[in-house]
Amino acid sequence: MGDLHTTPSGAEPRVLIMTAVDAERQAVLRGLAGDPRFAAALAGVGPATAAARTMAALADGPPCRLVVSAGIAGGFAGAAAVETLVVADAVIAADLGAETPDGFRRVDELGFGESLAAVDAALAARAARALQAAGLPVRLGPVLTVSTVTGTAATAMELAARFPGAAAEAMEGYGVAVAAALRGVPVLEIRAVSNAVGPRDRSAWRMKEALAALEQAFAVLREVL
Ligand SMILES: O=C(O)c1cccc(C(=O)CC[C@H]2O[C@@H](n3cnc4c(=O)[nH]cnc43)[C@H](O)[C@@H]2O)c1
Repeated sequence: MGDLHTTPSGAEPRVLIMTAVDAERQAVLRGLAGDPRFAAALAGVGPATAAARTMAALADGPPCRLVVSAGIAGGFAGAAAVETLVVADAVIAADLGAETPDGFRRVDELGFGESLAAVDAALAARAARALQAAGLPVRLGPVLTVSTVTGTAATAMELAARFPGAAAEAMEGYGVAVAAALRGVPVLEIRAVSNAVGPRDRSAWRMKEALAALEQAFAVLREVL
């Protein structure tokens, strides 16, 4: 996996940052300004490829002390507006489960898995405080992992009701977190909101602004993580 890592390895275990696509990785690397304590690798889009690539990076690369799932995300109305940074205090596989006549049931309710992936809660809170102290808009809250980007108000409302307090949705966090947990490495998820969760409206996306927010976030976080 050496070609995925763009910062040289040091003697100390590094922080590995997994982004779905290269535009996100480049934003993170700009923020990190060449700091050799960090590496950034591509996870691909979606939880399955994110889990597989995180596992490969952890197995084949130098030792890591922390894995961060990072990138852009959709923000839930009233919780995280566009350009807000969201630090996950929980990572939830929001569409992993079953439809039943009584509605959606999470995989843990069904008794054959875990919907919730643990994050390093103390470090997440510290990261959110540091971003806030730097004057950046930040929210500490649950980040949902979905395999399908929400595209209607009805689905957005259903998810918000199913997971009260959800701040954002993205597509990789749960996969990254499962792989990190299997290797015994703590995990964080940090997102910059590029769009609202809800009706599909590509003209409303603020990709450039979200990537700039991601860069600013990692310029702060390199002193914290
Ligand atoms: O075509 C669409 O309507 C559409 C709407 C929002 C995002 C996409 C993407 O293909 C981006 C997926 C990519 O970015 C993360 N992301 C960003 N916004 C969201 C979102 O609202 N819901 C889920 N994921 C989002 C995600 O982690 C992927 O890496 C297309």
